[in-house]
Amino acid sequence: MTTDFYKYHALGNDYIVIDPNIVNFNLSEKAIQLICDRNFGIGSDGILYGPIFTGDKIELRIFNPDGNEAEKSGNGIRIFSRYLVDAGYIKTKTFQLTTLGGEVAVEVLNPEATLFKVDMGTVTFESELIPVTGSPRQTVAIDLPVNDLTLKATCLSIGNPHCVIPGSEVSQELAVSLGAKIENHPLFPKRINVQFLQVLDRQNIQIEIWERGAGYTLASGSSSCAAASAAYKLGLVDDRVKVHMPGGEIDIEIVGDRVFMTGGVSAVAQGEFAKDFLSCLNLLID
Ligand SMILES: N[C@@H](CCC[C@H](N)C(=O)O)C(=O)O
Repeated sequence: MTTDFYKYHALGNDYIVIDPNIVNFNLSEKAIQLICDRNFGIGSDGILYGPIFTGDKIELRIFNPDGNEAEKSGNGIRIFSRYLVDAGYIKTKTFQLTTLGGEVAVEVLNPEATLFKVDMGTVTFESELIPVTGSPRQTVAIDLPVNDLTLKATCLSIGNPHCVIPGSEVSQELAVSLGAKIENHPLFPKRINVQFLQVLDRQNIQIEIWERGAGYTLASGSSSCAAASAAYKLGLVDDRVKVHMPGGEIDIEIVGDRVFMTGGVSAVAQGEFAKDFLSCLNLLID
């Protein structure tokens, strides 16, 4: 049996790894949608395409299940790091990866390679860099009109864009009812990932997530970084925060404007595309 794909999850946020050094696959938007489809495909919250070796860099491309490319993914980076170790590409404890959203530094924390710490890079609250439309400003506690509500949102980029909405309680229902409206709000020309945030105490927060291009997910690494950074900026938490999500927990450490994320990864399966599926995929490749 040949292996065409690998599947992993990080706290229930699942990704398929496709390695261009094994299968030379043209990932059209429609092919990505089909692979990620939970009924007609394998099913996942996204595709990690790599490693792509350019000079001494290891590049990772990240695709959302709607077929669009994302700049960064925290869970995706940890999962891809685990794949690099599993596949024998990486034998060191530390290494760098290049994403569209910038360089990240990874540390493998245990011999089984199930726990990773990632320097996710720097956070910015500047509207032009996220991007958020309107006059250049810091997007901290800005008004966000949605339906007949005016929410208070703190928006930021950690390579990919996020909108954090603090509240006294969070729930899946809240994320599902408002997520798509906020993701596609006219304030956000590149759309946005959305986190509903409840501060539990100065070291613990709970979030519910609506991901750009993916919808409701059980966990998200970059969302954890974003929610912790927003809560820190608003003075609601300390610089070390445990982020609780329906799928599990991620630890965040804020050092100046840099954010460090620690969390686990689990392997699920590896497999071969069936002939029927491959012919469907081939029809979708331009
Ligand atoms: N699940 C991810 C985020 C994936 C990308 C995101 N949907 C986007 O479009 O920016 C994570 O763990 O960070």
